[in-house]
Amino acid sequence: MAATASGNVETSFRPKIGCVKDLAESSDLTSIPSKYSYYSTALQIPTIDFSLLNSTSPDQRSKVIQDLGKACQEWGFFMLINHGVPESLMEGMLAMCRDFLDQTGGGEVGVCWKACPENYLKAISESLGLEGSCIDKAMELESCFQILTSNLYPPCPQPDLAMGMPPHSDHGLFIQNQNGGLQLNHNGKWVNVHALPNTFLVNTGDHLEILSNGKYKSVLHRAVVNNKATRISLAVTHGPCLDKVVAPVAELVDSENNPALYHGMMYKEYLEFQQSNQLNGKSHLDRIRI
Ligand SMILES: O=C(O)CCC(=O)C(=O)O
Ligand SMILES: [Fe+2]
Repeated sequence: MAATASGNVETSFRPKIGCVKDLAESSDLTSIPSKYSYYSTALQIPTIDFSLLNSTSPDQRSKVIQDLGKACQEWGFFMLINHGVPESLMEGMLAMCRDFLDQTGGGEVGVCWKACPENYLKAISESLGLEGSCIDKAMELESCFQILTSNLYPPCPQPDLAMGMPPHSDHGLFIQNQNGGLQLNHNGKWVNVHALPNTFLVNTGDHLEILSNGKYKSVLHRAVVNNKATRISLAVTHGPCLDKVVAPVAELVDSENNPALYHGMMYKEYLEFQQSNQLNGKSHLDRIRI
């Protein structure tokens, strides 16, 4: 039983939690309403079955292309399963990076890993309603430039006070990346990404945002640290050759209904600008936004 503010009516009631102060003062606070949380814990990131892109059933193929487009548009992120890369190769890459980082104490490995994921890019083109070869042609991907980055995050005694990698988006077309600790921003909230074994995590990078004239947005992501174990992640960005100017694909631009949202920019300049600046959200995209 409790008294109302005027004190002359006694009723039994639970205080209605209306503001943060009420919330903080309620004695049985064990969890907070989702609107106050910067995290979303229950969300499942989309999964794309890569093997279905080779399906002989046109319905199955067009369904997976539709799912791919939806994942790029709504999340900018998905988990690729049945991708056909042997698990032993993926483990070998991780082991190689671990050795390298152990010997050098950290840093970036710059290797050109010429494995153009043509099938994937064909599907992305089709999901935008374009001809399969469109992105490949626009980016001249036969002379592509891939960068593999290996990140090492040692255990941190105060993980809540530190950040492994601040929020940013990636250049190039996508990144592949393993292990827990990665978070992505979905509708303004941070979502923990848990990769299933033998899967790739793929995200839409800035260049897909530019090429698609903003239809697919590059996704903000960051890496958090833990106080238990060293974590290694591998990221691959896939871009055109260095002197290619990346601009919205002509087929997706028309001056009346869909004016170009970005100026073209040479890939090399984009990389230099990104590398010379602290990672800071998507600020590097603002430079070329019209
Ligand atoms: O370590 C991670 O999970 C994120 C790495 C990353 O975002 C990057 O290398 O661009
Ligand atoms: Fe990244």
